[in-house]
Amino acid sequence: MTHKIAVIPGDGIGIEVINEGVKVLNCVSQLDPKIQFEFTHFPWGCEFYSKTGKMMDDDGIERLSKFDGIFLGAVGYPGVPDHISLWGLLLRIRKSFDQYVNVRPVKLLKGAPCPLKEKSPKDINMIFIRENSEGEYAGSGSWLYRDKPNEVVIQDGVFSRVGCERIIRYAFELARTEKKSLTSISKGNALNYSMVFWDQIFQQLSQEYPDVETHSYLVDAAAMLMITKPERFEIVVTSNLFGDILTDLGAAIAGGMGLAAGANLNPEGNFPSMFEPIHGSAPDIAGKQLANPLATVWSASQLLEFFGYKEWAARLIDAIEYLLVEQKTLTPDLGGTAKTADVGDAVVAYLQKHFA
Ligand SMILES: NC(=O)C1=CN([C@@H]2O[C@H](COP(=O)(O)OP(=O)(O)OC[C@H]3O[C@@H](n4cnc5c(N)ncnc54)[C@H](O)[C@@H]3O)[C@@H](O)[C@H]2O)C=CC1
Ligand SMILES: CC(=O)C(=O)O
Ligand SMILES: [K+]
Ligand SMILES: [Mn+2]
Repeated sequence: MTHKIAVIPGDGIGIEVINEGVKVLNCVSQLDPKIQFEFTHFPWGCEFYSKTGKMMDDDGIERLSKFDGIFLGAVGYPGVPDHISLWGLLLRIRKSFDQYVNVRPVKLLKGAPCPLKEKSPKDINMIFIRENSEGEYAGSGSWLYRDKPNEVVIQDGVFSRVGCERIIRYAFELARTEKKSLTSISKGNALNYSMVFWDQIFQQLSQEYPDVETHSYLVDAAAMLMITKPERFEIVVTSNLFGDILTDLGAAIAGGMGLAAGANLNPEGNFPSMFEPIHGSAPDIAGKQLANPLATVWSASQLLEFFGYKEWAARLIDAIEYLLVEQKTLTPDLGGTAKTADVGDAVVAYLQKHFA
């Protein structure tokens, strides 16, 4: 089957890591002729903005809507304000295509560095289900009396019943399928509207899933527990902002930003879903082949899983783990000296050796 994939490398290291992700997906389709990809590249991002004043073409969303999936690197670069670049491309895609589920594995693979002494891969194995369409990133608010002494800004947290129910239900279904516990992370003590509402919906839905063991933590305590007792977390469901912060924390305990992947899903398939590493464009290391492409390879694995190729999805994770254990072809963030492209080549070599 042929899958039409829109490729948006974006900015900075996004360009370098996406090259490797496409390389790996091409290798999969060479090894398995049943899986074919038709890639179309889009040059959108901050450089495009500096030439055109736009982060993407005016008809960009309409053009993307014709694809089966989107593979994205990273967005943002010094010179363009971050809120312009993020809202003009990444958040615009997430919202236009109602990609309301953000699946972010926090899983320590064998051989990956972990700053928590005494913790091992069996202790750090979670899947974050982050709400990805509303909450604090809904884009609702106002800016009053600009530049006056009485200036006021308001950034709303938007929590709809439909929005909370669908993400929490998605997490319950996953926990049931995987036979794992489900933890909700919120802040009902201080956020006396939004998070009380969230907790209430979590409680209500839990009645429909008596087979799923549930826990509920306040976000501040959860941040601490992720460090001291990460083994408490299996499937986790949380809001947009909390999920953004906690998954960078998760990356830090599971091998670093170079290994953290995320899928932005529209589960109903009404619109294309988008796969990306969770890191940004890393201007501090961009253009030097220093970036670790393994997070992007992991998101390629999520793409394969989403299209139903579970076996290949697992093989890509095996390849990542093999490189981590072997410790020969790794980028500097993981203590190695390999270039970005060397790591992509090593993943391809592993797949060719084992699955040709
Ligand atoms: N989804 C996206 O496209 C995101 C975009 N951004 C944007 O990216 C730009 C930079 O943001 P930062 O806060 O610096 O976050 P960042 O994730 O780009 O970088 C944070 C740190 O992690 C390192 N790092 C990140 N990815 C790496 C990789 N694959 N290999 C090795 N090291 C890696 C960087 O060198 C840097 O020291 C900003 O413009 C920001 O708005 C930030 C987060 C997400
Ligand atoms: C925008 C951002 O940092 C994220 O979605 O992870
Ligand atoms: K990204
Ligand atoms: Mn983030």
